[in-house]
Amino acid sequence: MLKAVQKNATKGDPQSVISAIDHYCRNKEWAMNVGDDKGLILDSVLTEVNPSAALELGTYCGYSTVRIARLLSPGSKLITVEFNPAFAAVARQIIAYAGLQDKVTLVEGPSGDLIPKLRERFGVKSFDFVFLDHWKDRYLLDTKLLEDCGLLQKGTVLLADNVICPGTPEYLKYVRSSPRYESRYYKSNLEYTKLEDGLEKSVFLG
Ligand SMILES: Cc1cc(C(=O)N2CCN(C)CC2)sc1-c1cc(O)c2nc[nH]c(=O)c2c1
Ligand SMILES: [Mg+2]
Repeated sequence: MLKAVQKNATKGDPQSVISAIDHYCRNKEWAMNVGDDKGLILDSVLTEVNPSAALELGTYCGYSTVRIARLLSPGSKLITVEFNPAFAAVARQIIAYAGLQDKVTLVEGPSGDLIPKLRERFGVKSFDFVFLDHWKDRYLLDTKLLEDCGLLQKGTVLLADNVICPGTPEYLKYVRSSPRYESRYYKSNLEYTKLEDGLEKSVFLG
């Protein structure tokens, strides 16, 4: 994937990086990027929220990191958390190739350990936007952790990938039944396939 970006994308042009990855994953080798279909929903929710402090759980190779960072207003920041060092190494290069390294802080390690440290380490008060795309069994745990750490504020938008495939039933049940969230499902398809998947947008009500 990184070679495809270096070969086919233009340095400093995030859209060309996104297109190069989508073309590669559609035609050469499937990979678990949010992809171009769900990516358009991510773009529209992001543009609507226009966050000054955004958090991504699950960087993988940086595709959605680039999608998010390219739409941030000047001065806004994205913190992205990745557990796997090999993924993080590729992501750093892809984010840099897109020219977005000044807007993005990539933190390596388990989300459960890092979330309680985000405030003291990066001076973040709370997040306006959180993209959950790491591991289905961590969505609910990490959402509750974000609540308990006071990192969500009234109006914070959580956007969760893969709520159908691979599926996050516990998380869905929680955000759809809790009085503290206003939740909505955006039907789409699993990246680069015809299988159903979708994004769940949940607004924290405080
Ligand atoms: C690894 C994987 C395999 C999937 C699948 O159903 N497949 C059938 C169809 N073929 C083509 C691909 C493979 S879906 C999926 C996946 C997709 C994401 O967006 C993920 N995002 C974050 N974290 C994940 O663990 C994550 C896993
Ligand atoms: Mg995903």
